[in-house]
Amino acid sequence: MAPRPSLASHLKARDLAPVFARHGRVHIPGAFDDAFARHMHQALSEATPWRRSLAVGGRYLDLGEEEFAALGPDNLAALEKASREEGHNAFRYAFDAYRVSDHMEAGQPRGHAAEDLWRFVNSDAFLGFIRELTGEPACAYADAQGTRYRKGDFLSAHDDKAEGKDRLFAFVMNFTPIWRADWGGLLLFLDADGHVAEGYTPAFNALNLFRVPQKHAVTQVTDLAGAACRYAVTGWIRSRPPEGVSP
Ligand SMILES: O=C(O)CCC(=O)C(=O)O
Ligand SMILES: [Fe+2]
Repeated sequence: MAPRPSLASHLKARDLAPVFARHGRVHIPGAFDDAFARHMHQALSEATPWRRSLAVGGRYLDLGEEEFAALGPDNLAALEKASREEGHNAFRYAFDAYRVSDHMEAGQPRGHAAEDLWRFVNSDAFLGFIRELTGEPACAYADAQGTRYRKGDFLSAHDDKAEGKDRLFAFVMNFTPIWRADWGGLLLFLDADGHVAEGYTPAFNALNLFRVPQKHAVTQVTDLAGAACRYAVTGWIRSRPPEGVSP
């Protein structure tokens, strides 16, 4: 039987609440039962049909493997040219995504391990933990997507605010067994002066939680990462589920 998701028994929301109240974010190492974390890494690294997610040249692309391959070098070169021309202030990203909530909200589960995690983040066990940790009783729904960042991938600075999505908090669960800060892929929080207020290395089995809106970015994965991939499941805690969805 596949390991089921559960929070590590030593975690106490009330112990973490003062940190969250002070900073609007918290890094929680060893968040899940270890067997589940290893199971998630295996599913993300071996059994996930990733889609290429790109914001480039003012366009937002979401391409299956074949569609991405069919783009061809000319189109890719045109996109890269457009992205160079759009300047430094544009919101840009390049990573791979597996949109679990899209499947679940449409009532079309595919049997992926991340679906158990989607069910778990929508359980009273998890939402109750987040309510107690944040002091926010309105936490009602969590969406989720798997992500993979490979060499060169990144997510530029943004604050997660999205009209009509009722986002209260963002979460990131890291599932890469070995990672080093000098490989990039760091989750940075930026202050009003553009300085790095805090940075989280994607440590295996850590749960990061932060208030929305809040300026943050994922730094580009460097050459030093070699073939290593940064795997995570990320999403937002919302004050209500999307229309017609009751997880
Ligand atoms: O993967 C991360 O650490 C953060 C992801 C993020 O900020 C986002 O998806 O909006
Ligand atoms: Fe974000």
